[in-house]
This record gives sequence, structure tokens and C-alpha cells, in this order.
Amino acid sequence: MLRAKISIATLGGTLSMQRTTPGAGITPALGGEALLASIPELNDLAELQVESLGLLPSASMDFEFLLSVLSWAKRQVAQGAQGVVITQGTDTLEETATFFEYLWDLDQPLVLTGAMRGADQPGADGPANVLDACRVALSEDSTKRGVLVVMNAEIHQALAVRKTHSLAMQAFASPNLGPAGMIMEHRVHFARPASARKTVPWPVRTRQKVALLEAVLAADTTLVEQLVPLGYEGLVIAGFGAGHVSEPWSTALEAIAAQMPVIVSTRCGAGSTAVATYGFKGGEIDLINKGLHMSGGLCPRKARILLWLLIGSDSAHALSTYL
Ligand SMILES: NC(=O)C[C@H](N)C(=O)O
Repeated sequence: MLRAKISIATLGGTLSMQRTTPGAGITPALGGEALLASIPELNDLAELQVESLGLLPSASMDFEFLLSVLSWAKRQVAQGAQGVVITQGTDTLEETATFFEYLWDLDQPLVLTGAMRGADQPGADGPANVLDACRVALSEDSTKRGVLVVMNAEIHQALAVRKTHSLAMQAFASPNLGPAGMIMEHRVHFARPASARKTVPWPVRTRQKVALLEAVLAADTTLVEQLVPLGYEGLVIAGFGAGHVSEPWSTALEAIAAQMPVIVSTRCGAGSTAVATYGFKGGEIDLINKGLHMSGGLCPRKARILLWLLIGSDSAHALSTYL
């Protein structure tokens, strides 16, 4: 009988980290082959193709690197993989999941996972997460769901998932939607059907700069005013509450919005921006009237990824169709 094929790429992160010098901190050390050797159960699941594409703490990955990883993943599917699994650090997992989600135009699942404990720590969660991610990548029910994040036996949708704890094992949540499913007794269970997705064209340039600034109490407007001279082409504001800023920021942002797309999101960890509730200067109605875009449920970091991709593919004019 033909065995299902899955391809796994390792990029680094805590999942690949261990202490190489006594007394020092853990650093990325384990490549794909070493990781697989620690999970013999994987060989019972499928025929595996494994590649080490990086050994990076996830904070140091850049968009060009992610594009090369995604090209690799697409080649795997073209060569017959039923699904693709990527392991990486968890610190930026919510951002890479978003980046991949907007560019993944295939029906096969692309599943991301990581670990909260280093590979040489007691109770390391990396092997179990990789095994679960492979189960999700192999499940028929995972098709047409785009990019999924599997951590701690939960499955999350790329645009909903966030890292909500710095060190706990239960570090990932989807505050607005809840998990899309779970892995229980080795089986994949989805809690809801696949929903419609909207991809972005592949970027034709990668040097564009998109800023993300958080609204904070009594902040001056100096940084906001410097964005145009510094060559930024887009701006995301992590706004107060339902997507609000102060009066001085409202005035400064009106001038910026005449020159580049500006998205206002919420700095709260959950919820979405409002569109028709608050009437004060700096509230969402004022900002919308000044040409700013409200992000809806997209968190500030994900909104920045979207804007970067749209600007890079000369599609920023279509921004409102994605929010
Ligand atoms: N848990 C982790 O993977 C965190 C790690 N600092 C990273 O590379 O993102």
C-alpha cells in the first residue's frame, strides 16, 4: 500500500535548543534528523521527508527567509506531500502563521508547531507537538483550512492564534474564536468546519518598511511624524480599547493617512475594533473619517504582516477587502 507522505522543515526555536556549554543558556542546536530520531513514532505515521532550513531563535527570522521556507513548502506539495509541517520558535509563531496563511494558496495543510521547553529539559514538549502536528497534517479534515498552529494538543487558526504566555506550557490561545480543534487519543478533532480564506499575491518586493506603534498614555507625536521622512510606507497603530488614540495622535495620523495606509487595531489581547460607537476625537468614527482603516479582530502584529504583504504585492488599494 502507498504510504502518505509528509514533509517537515525545522527552523530552530526552543524545540531545537539545548545547553551545549555547562552553565550557559540553551541555544538552537538540533537539526531535523536529530529531532526525528527523538520521535520514533513518526515512522509509523507516514513516509517522512525532513529538512533543516534554519537554526534560529524565532526573533531573528526575516520575511525573505520566510518566503524561501514557503517556496520550499510549496515544492513539497508539488512533489506529492499530503501535508507540510514546520517547526520554529514560538515567540513569533503567530506572525509567521499569519504570513504563511496569506500566501498559502493550496488545499493541503501547512502546520506550524514549536515547543515551550528545550529539547534537553525534563518533560520537553517538542516531540509530542511534532507528532500531533504530523497527525493534523495527515488528516483529511485538515484540507482547505490553510495554515494551522498545533501546540499542547490544540489546533489553532493562523489569523486567530496568539502567544498569550511567555513561559507556560499552555502558551497559545485564540482569544476571539477559541481553538479550531484538538488532538485526543491520537485523533484529530475539528470543532467547526473550514471557513473561507483570502490570500494575497506573492510579494514582488521585500524592502518596504511598515511600522507598528502602540498608543500609550500621554505619548508625544514625534515618532509618528518621523515615519514619512524615514521612508516607511505603512503604519499600524495598536490603539487603546476598541481602536482609539489621543487627540494629538488623531491630528498627526490624519496627515500620515494622506500619504500611506494606516491600520488601527486594539492593544487589548482580545476583541475587535469598533466602527460606529465612539464619537470623540481619536475615537474610531473620527479615525475612519480621516481615512484610517480599522483592523477588526486582526491583532496589531498580524495587521502589520498583512499590510507588509499587500504593499509588497502592489495590492494595498485592496486593504479594506481583507479587514
Ligand atoms: N519557546 C520558544 O520557542 C521561544 C524561543 N525564544 C523562540 O525562538 O521563539
